[in-house]
Amino acid sequence: MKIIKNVKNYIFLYIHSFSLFWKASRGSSTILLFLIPIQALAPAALIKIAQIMLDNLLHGNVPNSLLAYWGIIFFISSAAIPINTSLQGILTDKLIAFVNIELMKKSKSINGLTLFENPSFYDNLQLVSSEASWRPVNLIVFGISMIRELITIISMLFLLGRYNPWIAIILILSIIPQSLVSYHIQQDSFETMVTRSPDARKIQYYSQALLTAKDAKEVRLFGMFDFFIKEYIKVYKGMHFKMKKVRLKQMWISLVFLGISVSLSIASLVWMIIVIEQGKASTGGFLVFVSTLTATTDGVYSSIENSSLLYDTLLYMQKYFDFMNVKETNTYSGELSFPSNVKNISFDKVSFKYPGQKNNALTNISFTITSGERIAIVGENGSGKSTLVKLLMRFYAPQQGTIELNRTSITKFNIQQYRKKFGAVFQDYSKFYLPLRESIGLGNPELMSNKEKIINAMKDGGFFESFIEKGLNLNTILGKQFNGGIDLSGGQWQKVAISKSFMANSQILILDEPTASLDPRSEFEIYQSFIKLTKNKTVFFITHRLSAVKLADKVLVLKGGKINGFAPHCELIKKNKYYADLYNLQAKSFQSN
Ligand SMILES: Nc1ncnc2c1ncn2[C@@H]1O[C@H](COP(=O)(O)OP(=O)(O)OP(=O)(O)O)[C@@H](O)[C@H]1O
Repeated sequence: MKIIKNVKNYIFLYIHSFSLFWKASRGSSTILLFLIPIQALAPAALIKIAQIMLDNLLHGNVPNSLLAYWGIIFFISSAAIPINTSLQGILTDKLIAFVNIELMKKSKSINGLTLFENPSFYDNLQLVSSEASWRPVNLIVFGISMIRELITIISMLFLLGRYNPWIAIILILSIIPQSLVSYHIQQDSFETMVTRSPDARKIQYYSQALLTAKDAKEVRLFGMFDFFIKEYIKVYKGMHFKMKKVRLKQMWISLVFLGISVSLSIASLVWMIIVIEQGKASTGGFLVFVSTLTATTDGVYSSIENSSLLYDTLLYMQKYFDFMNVKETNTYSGELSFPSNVKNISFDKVSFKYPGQKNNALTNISFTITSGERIAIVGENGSGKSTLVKLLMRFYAPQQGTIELNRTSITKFNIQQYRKKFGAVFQDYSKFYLPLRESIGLGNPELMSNKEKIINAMKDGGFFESFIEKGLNLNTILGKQFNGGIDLSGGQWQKVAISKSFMANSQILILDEPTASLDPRSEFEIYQSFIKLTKNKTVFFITHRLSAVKLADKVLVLKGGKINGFAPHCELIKKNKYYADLYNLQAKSFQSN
């Protein structure tokens, strides 16, 4: 039963995967499909014509028509080889691009971050994306050659069967156990590879730590080389041991089956010699028999090998299809259009726990703000500040309570429209290694070609001065990753991220420690910009610099994931001891500096 299920699954995956060829390139797929039977049937046709020619030769002349048939078939089947190779190459390129684009589109459809924090989903995603650049090659090469070989084998068995059907039947039967064993081993090796996926990521991380510019300073300063190399070898040995076992098993089993089928071939050859000695078959018949026997056994072997290698690829495709079918459990997107006026935003008894965590990151959070208010969120490390804004941006959904905008749950709004209304600078902002125009323009892709808008965003985000001083232009590539790129200081990168957030005409701005890497003058200037640019906008800014809280209309104080206070700064400083202590501690450290 399990075998039938596996075979059904194999065929289903095979057909499903083939549909991707069609989607990737209809032209190449059609020609390849047309070439398959030509190439597959040519060997049997050539052998059969050669037999007739030999029999004719022994009894007189070979008719010209036979020579012509042989020549034409030989020419077509030979010409099919380079055509096939080129088309397979073209189709491979298209399929790789198709698979990668589909993966990127799928990623676009995942709105939240919860799935990315599920270890098995993340491991699968890493496997699918890291192998997407070469797996489709195997799908094409093994997938196509397997069909071709199957047709060739059937045509050969048909020729063999005319001499002795039993030889054909025994040959077919000998394929079955070996195929099953091969598939089983291939599945084993794929599963070993999948289960070693976390290890594979680990060793990749170890080697990258020593090879990338990012960690180069610390690695050298603290002499981390021996540690990482030792860890690499330890994990690698564990992985290698499991894979080696699977590969050796595969080799021994193949050798045993090879022995059986070679013995079978020798036995059938002896039988044919006896038949000829008894005068029951012609010399031409002997040629056909020997050629078909070797072609069939060769075909059987390579088709078992190709189909089991294809199986490996189909198991990968299964992971690919699984990823493509993944659905988020939270319904992130509603139907409502975003309101033209944001009147208020409120959290009502919101509690949230990160996936797989024991404790709440936020508990029973309730507050309301009105449009145009500037809210500073303060609190010690780990108090839940970033989590609160991540919930507001709908990267996660709270397990309890609701977040509302204009008294409507934010889950009811269309997520794309909703997110467009937010501008944000994250604590761990992304550095995009792109030309400056794109790096900033990505804040509002529709305005990417608007030079004036980009220059203004740079002025507002405090990057314009560095832009002039460093002699940059809008086409300068940021980062050293690509040829001709230039690197920026931490503060300059942050200013690029801030400039990007000023590109969008967002109604709500979220700034998660926007000035952490900035010098005091830049910080002052950027806050000035915020005040100017965020008039009538609702702003949430997380800050550890309590001097900045004076810019806020209200301060939300978080402590251990709960609200400790929510009021204007001057009120809190008088009434909230925890806040006053935090503020005075920092004020003192400023004075002592
Ligand atoms: N992705 C995550 N998965 C699991 N736990 C997380 C995740 N992100 C944050 N946490 C935990 O949630 C709690 C709140 O984290 P959060 O980042 O919101 O704090 P924060 O106040 O912004 O801290 P900081 O001032 O250090 O930036 C912390 O205990 C943190 O360890």
